[in-house]
Amino acid sequence: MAADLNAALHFRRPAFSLAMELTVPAAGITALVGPSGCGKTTLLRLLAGLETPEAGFVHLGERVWFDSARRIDLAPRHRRAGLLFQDYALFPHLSVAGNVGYGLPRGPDRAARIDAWLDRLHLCELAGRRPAALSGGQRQRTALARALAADPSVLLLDEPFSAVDCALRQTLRLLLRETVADAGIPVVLVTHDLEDVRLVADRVGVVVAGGLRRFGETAAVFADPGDAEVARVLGWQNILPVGDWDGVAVGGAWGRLRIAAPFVPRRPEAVAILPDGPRFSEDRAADRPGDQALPVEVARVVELGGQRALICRLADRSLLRIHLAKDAHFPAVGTPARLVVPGSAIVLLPTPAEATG
Ligand SMILES: Nc1ncnc2c1ncn2[C@@H]1O[C@H](COP(=O)(O)OP(=O)(O)OP(=O)(O)O)[C@@H](O)[C@H]1O
Repeated sequence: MAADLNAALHFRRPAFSLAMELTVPAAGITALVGPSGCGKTTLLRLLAGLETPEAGFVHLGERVWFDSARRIDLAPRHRRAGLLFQDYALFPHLSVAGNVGYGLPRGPDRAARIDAWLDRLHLCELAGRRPAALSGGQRQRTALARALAADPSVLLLDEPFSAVDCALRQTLRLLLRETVADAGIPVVLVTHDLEDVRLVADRVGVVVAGGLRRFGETAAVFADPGDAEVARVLGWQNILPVGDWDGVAVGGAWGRLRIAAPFVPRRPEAVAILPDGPRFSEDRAADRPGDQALPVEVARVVELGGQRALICRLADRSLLRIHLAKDAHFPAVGTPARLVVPGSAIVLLPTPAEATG
């Protein structure tokens, strides 16, 4: 039966500590993102049993892999986590088929199982080659086939697509989705690429400084990051620091915006302007209720197929990116302009303590 992975981990190194609780469902793909050094790889190593936490537990369904209180600590080989790290760690002296079959027990169906995985990951023609004679993408597929052939209890993927070009990345994402969709095991994908997350992951966790700051269904987390740091990790743009705040408006050297909510009881850490809502208009009479105006200067216009991106300079010279439809009015580069921001495009980002509370 499909078993979820549940963990509570406390781990300390001299210059780094990790404390988090995490549930990885046995369905779909769970992505983990976060700034470099925040502890993503360490988390995978703790789950696999390659590092030992000071306290906490790791359960796969009913099975206890680690429990500090009960002094249980299963060795990595008994956890049977399928690991795929950036360097793939293929055995250089073994062929592709030898690598794929490495973890399989001897038996009558061994060769058939290897063939099935070679076929599934389009590796049949490369079966006899050594890793040194493979491209990055072929190595990646070999490593994925090896991890899956061993019938892992969970799959832990650390930047598996980092060594391949854009086109191949796209193919591998689809392949990963297809391959693990019906595996029915918890799958964790650590990545720096937000496209990986959007296209592949059912849910995403955002790790900041050794803690799980945000976790949820992918689209929901992207739409509501909760705080400025998570918003930045998730690629949000136009995040402006809040210097002044009086409960009804936020401001800084960049300008000032009234808040649509009647009263905000605590100073937000930052305010984000969503790029798709604002428009340019000098006609104050055309403003709608909730509209706010910011003085800007257009710094650059970038054509984006069906849309246009305008990079605007605010009063403090910081930059704001706005997306406009092709037929929308926009001022010439270098001219001062009035940017109308609807209330719906203004998102307050609270401080992390409030965001997680
Ligand atoms: N073997 C080690 N000994 C001591 N400190 C380490 C070791 N490995 C990692 N660290 C430190 O632990 C912290 C977390 O590292 P980790 O590799 O888990 O981060 P990460 O989020 O995976 O980073 P990246 O995205 O850059 O791969 C970092 O501060 C790192 O410098």
